[in-house]
Amino acid sequence: MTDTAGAIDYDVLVVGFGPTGAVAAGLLGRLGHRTLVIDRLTDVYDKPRAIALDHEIFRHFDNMGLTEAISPHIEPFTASEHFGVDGQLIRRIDMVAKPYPLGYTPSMVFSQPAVEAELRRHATSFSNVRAELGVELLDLVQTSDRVEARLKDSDGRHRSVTARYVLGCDGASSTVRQIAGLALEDLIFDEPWLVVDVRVNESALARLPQCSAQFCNPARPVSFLIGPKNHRRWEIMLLPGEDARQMERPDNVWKLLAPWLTPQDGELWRAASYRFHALVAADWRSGRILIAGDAAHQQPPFIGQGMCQGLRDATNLVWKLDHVLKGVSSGSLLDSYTVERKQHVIELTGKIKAIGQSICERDPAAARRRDAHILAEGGGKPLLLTRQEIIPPLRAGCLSHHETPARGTLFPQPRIANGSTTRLLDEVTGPGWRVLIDGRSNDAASMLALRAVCPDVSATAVAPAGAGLPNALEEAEGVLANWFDRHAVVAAVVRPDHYVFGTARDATELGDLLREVELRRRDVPAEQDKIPDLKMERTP
Ligand SMILES: O=C(O)CCc1cccc(O)c1
Repeated sequence: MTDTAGAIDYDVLVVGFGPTGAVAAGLLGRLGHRTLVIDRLTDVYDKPRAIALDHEIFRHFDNMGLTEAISPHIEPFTASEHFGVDGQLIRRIDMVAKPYPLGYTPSMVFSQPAVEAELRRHATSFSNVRAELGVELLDLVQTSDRVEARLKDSDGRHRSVTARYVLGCDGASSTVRQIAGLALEDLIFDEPWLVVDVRVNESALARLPQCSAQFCNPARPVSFLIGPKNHRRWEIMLLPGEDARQMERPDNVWKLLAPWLTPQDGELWRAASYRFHALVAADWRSGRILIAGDAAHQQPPFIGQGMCQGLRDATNLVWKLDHVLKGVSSGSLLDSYTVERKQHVIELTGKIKAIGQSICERDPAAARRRDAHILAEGGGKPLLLTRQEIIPPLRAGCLSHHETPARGTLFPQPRIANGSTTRLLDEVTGPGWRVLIDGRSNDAASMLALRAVCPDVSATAVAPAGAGLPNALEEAEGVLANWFDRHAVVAAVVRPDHYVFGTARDATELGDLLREVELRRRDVPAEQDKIPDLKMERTP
């Protein structure tokens, strides 16, 4: 960190050291950027707010080298069963079947305080990342090439630092968002709920449901979630006339939990009332100031995507900031951050709202119609869904201009044969810009030779095990061969956040795609900056 004219100067100031800020700081640290991360509080919050994460996020944690440290605090998510007015099963949400597309269990539950502590440890393991805790942001002033941040230390002392960019990961009431004047748009969902976390005694665990559940009972909708170890969560809708603060009191909480537990069955870890709402910032950038996580969007929790969405923001933004800071790209690449992530948030929030509205139905007649509708969708049986099919692709931004198959989706991660064991593809290629080539294609050799078009884009061919093809890695489970076949393509250009920039059917198309990467990374044209007009989904 350099000292210019009395002020300490950084590449990036990250405000907020929760999961989004910690991941952003860790990624910036690995890329060599001088990063300051501050937080108002001095410690990790010791209660679980987020409980769910998915394979996309775990892949980033794995890329960061965190698998061993965080695995003790993570378990597979059970299926989730949704019950209708008469207690009948109407919908079941489960994981996709093996082989898993990204190489990991697709949905997981985790213990937030323990994982957050590891994320912080990782970020501060880089000598170019500095964390200052108990520090409050007072103001931000933008100049042509810097932002000056006025800070207040825990002893009341005021001081300033400067940074080339500021990233606000400072939560729903974000000071950064307010200072930058970034307004929130209302996506229209507002329901009062009580979230209760219990550490259940061993002797009581077997009496509880063995699947997560949504009790879509119009008298009082309740979600039940199976967390790691003995952590169980109930999300309980508050009814008109119930006072949120009163309902958080332990005596009232135990009354609400009476169908499942008595106070002798466990320890109340947290009882917090929230308004579940849906909001998105109109713009996520003002000059050199950007926002991410709850500062940029809030959504109801019904499919457990809150933290995942924040970490998608961080992983989307950091490679773009890296390109801009290193002079590979113009600042316009940063506009694609709002375009890509806002569209994704709006579309996913629409789906979460639709699920939430069906869970929250309070009118018994409407709830019966809902049950009949969902069962009809399942062909007279409980509707089966996977959590992953609910997550939309990116549709605009720094993507190929051509709507090639699988553009904007997450690129899979096959297991690569490695002697008598396997390793995951990212371990071989790293998470930078890369071309993956179908080793079975007649064009494989000429496509590999195209790496000269973009010297910083790696090129790797992959073929099914036993194919015996020269210059191709062998995958163990056919995940990538199936993916190429399904999309009828022979190559994919993949971004550092694992989203597919575009795909090609032959070497000529791949050459064009790589030339497009060079252009788009440098400058994302304004017409790509339009957010597609998305309709919010309605209650079924
Ligand atoms: O995916 C599911 O089955 C439910 C996920 C979930 C996670 C956290 C809160 C919540 O209400 C639902």
